[in-house]
Amino acid sequence: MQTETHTVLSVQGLSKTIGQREIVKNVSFEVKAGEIFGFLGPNGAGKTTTIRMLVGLTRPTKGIIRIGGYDLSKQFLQAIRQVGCIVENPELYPYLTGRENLQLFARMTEDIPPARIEEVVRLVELQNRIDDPVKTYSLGMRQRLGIAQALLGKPQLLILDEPTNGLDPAGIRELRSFIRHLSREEGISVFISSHILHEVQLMCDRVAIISQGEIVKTGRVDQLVGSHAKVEWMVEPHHAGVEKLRGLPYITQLEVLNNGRVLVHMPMEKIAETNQALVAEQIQVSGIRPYQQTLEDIFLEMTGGNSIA
Ligand SMILES: Nc1ncnc2c1ncn2[C@@H]1O[C@H](COP(=O)(O)OP(=O)(O)OP(=O)(O)O)[C@@H](O)[C@H]1O
Repeated sequence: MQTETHTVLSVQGLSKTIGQREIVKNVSFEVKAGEIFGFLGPNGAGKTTTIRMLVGLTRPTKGIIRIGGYDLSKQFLQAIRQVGCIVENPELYPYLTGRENLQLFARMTEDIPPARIEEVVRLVELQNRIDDPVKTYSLGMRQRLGIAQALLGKPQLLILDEPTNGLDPAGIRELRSFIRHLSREEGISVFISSHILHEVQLMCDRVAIISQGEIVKTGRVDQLVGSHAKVEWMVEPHHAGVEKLRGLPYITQLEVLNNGRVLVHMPMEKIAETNQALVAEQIQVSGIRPYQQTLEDIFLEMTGGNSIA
């Protein structure tokens, strides 16, 4: 009996060296059942190389990959049956209809009953257009048909490499809500690579941040963002007393911005105490508001200021 939090994908000490260069370095993470997991990093960080190893397209130099409990290097077929994936763009026949594409794919794969085709069409919400030729589909609809194809074999894990690439903002929004719906309806885990922090932040439950082949951070999105709470204070400009806040032990960072705005890195429960310190310095406070850090801010801190894109 599988519990809700069993591990669907486990990666331990994964490395890949090509020529003299170690492209993926000792990468470890786990994806739990039903979780949407973001794999985030700038271009060239090693995301695609990692995914190619996860789906058996290239062999790791070192490390263990377990999918649904099966060791990919020893029980390849059992392990790979647990995965549906789109690594590059979905391979679709443009002159066939969506349904014909799915039927063709189902025939090439064993054990897929026709009823499953209807099920995946409903899951990806393509019922109204499934009998139209794929060449009339938008990029977002092609993505969804590709996902339907990947879902035919009822995988436990869906792997999507940069699924928002090429989509317009409306298409990205649609994909985001669709992935959430899918994960809930099918109870499937989704592994999504992306270089777009905003997307990952909105779509994923947990993320691993990869930079130059190494994982620099893993955690729940809400905790990553929440643990780096910043508070923005509106105070009278150019007051030297503000600098005294640096002496408070719980303040880890203080940035004096223009127009009397001060960004303070601190625990939220210390707001009243900080306010008293400002009042003691006879500084007028005209406003306080939490400053919601984005994953982008965290990424910049992690990678020492190298931008993600
Ligand atoms: N077959 C290869 N031979 C040599 N170098 C490679 C090979 N495959 C990837 N690389 C290099 O490894 C690094 C990581 O590439 P990878 O494609 O995994 O990154 P990525 O994070 O997916 O980035 P992108 O989004 O740009 O694809 C890059 O510097 C790339 O040039």
